[in-house]
Amino acid sequence: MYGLKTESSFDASHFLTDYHGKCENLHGHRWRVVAYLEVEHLQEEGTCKDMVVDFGEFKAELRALTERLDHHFIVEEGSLAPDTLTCLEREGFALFIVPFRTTAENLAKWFFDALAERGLPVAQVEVYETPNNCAYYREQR
Ligand SMILES: Nc1nc2c(c(=O)[nH]1)N=C([C@H](O)[C@H](O)COP(=O)(O)OP(=O)(O)OP(=O)(O)O)CN2
Ligand SMILES: [Zn+2]
Repeated sequence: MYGLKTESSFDASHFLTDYHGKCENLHGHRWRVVAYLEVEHLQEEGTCKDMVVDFGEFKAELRALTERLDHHFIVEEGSLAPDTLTCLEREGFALFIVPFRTTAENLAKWFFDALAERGLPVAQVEVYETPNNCAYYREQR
């Protein structure tokens, strides 16, 4: 098995719905996303011969995803009244609406699926909310 690893970070705000504690309030993180690719065999020809994929492509794809979230308010769909969303947008706040509770676990899966959709052989994605706390998502092969 061969593998690559890269990482990218973004600053964003969120809150957890139905959470009974401080995380039910709006707060921010510098989220750190670490992604792993794995293949059985390296590419056999072309400019990517003997590579999993080009590091440049891998880091650019992950960076493009973290850029989509950077300095956004990540909002679980349905967790705020439509009027609230309208007001926030009118004030110029950048919202990123997702169809899931904004846990690190769900964000790890969101990054995993997005990298897989781009054709990368993603094996695992880790999302750190704090330097010590990380959730990860991987799929059985
Ligand atoms: N399994 C998960 N648990 C929690 C998640 C999560 O995504 N997955 N998220 C949160 C909150 O988002 C919260 O921001 C993190 O809370 P906490 O661990 O308390 O982080 P702090 O940096 O505030 O830690 P302190 O030690 O209190 O400074 C909660 N749980
Ligand atoms: Zn949080």
